[in-house]
Amino acid sequence: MAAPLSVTEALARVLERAVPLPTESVPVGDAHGRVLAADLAAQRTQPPDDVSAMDGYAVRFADVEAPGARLRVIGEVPAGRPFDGAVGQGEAARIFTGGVMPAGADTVVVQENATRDGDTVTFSAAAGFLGRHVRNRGRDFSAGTVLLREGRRLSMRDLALAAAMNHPAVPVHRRPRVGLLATGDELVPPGTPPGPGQIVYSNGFAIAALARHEGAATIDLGIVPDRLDETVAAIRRARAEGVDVLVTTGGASVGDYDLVQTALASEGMQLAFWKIAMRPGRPLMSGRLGDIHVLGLPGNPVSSFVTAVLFLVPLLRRLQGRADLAIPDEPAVAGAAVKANDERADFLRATLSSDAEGRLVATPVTDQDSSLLAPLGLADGLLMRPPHAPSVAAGGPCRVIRLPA
Ligand SMILES: Nc1nc2c(c(=O)[nH]1)N[C@H]1C(S)=C(S)[C@@H](COP(=O)(O)OP(=O)(O)OC[C@H]3O[C@@H](n4cnc5c(N)ncnc54)[C@H](O)[C@@H]3O)O[C@H]1N2
Ligand code: MOO
Repeated sequence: MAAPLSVTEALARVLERAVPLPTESVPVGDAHGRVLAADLAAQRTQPPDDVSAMDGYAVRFADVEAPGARLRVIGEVPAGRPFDGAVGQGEAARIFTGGVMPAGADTVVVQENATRDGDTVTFSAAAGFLGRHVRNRGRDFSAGTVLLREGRRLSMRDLALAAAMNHPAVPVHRRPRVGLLATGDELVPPGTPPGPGQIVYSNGFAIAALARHEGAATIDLGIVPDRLDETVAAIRRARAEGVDVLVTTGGASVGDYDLVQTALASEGMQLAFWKIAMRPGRPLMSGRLGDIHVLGLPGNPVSSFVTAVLFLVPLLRRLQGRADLAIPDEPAVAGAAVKANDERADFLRATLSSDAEGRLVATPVTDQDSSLLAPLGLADGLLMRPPHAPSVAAGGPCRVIRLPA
């Protein structure tokens, strides 16, 4: 039997045929977290003119170099209402923050340093320097400059910037539609009293939240019992819903009631792989059902979440045109000794803290069983253990992935 795929090879297979989804135009106010499908250039220059940064008086610097200057006020310049005239020698214009600097004026004196008496103003202090309190045209950005690049996931601040560049809508990749299908006779939804041997359905809540956090829309395909006909019917529902990604949980292993792969194969899925050299998550399955990317996650709650972090997240990012596919790993020190690893890459649930030197410390939780949600809840990260990694003493180097909150 061929050796199971490594995590890296498996991820490459999952991503193999994934291409960014088509582009749509979305109002800028709705585009938070969406991924740009084209470079975005400024449609205008900001600020469009030299403007005042303060409430005060627009003056000629030469007139106010010394304290005590007395000038004649010839007009008023609120923001949005430029002044037609020009400020000559010995003259000032009353100006407000954002007001366009009138011709002739080159400096602003703040009103706190001014005493107004009818048409004259006297300044108690010198202006400081030429151009004081003036924001020059184009100081923020100039028309034509690309400020947001294709592939960028738009932050809140990016929305303000895109709007300032005068884009009422932005081109983004369509959100992936992720169908979530849980399998298992033993599962009942939260709030239902479980019958004998039954447990409460849980892992899909974390996976759905993770998918939405990554920009996907989720479709709940429900919980199906371990029966071929019902599993097939749910797969058909997924197709009818037009999902881009079908995520199944449970029924992925080798037991008599693990029917997910059989049901998918009967519907025409082309299997890419099943089983990888990883812990937790060995029975991970990947394939294609027509255009649908299928990820069969193991049922154990920790296994399903960890495989979703490592495989679903990059797939969703690729479908949205992102360049940064994987959640990056970073250096840390082990908070406790870690034993040598076997042939499966291990992802230990770990709490993260920092030591006196400011180093990130990853301390594995005591019980690493893949069914345990309580320790998963305590963990902030995954301490990565490559296949055959040697033991690490407490304080020794390791690498971690931060889990999304
Ligand atoms: N003989 C073998 N048995 C098992 C193997 C193996 O290689 N040989 N692999 C083990 C590993 S590793 C894993 S992981 C599990 C994965 O099995 P399945 O994907 O078939 O998952 P199930 O059997 O359906 O469920 C496992 C466990 O998780 C609970 N579960 C399932 N779905 C949910 C859910 N949505 N919410 C909460 N809990 C869920 C389920 O009740 C089971 O307890 O197989 C091992 N066995
Ligand atoms: O691979 Mo299983 O996920 O170890 O429990």
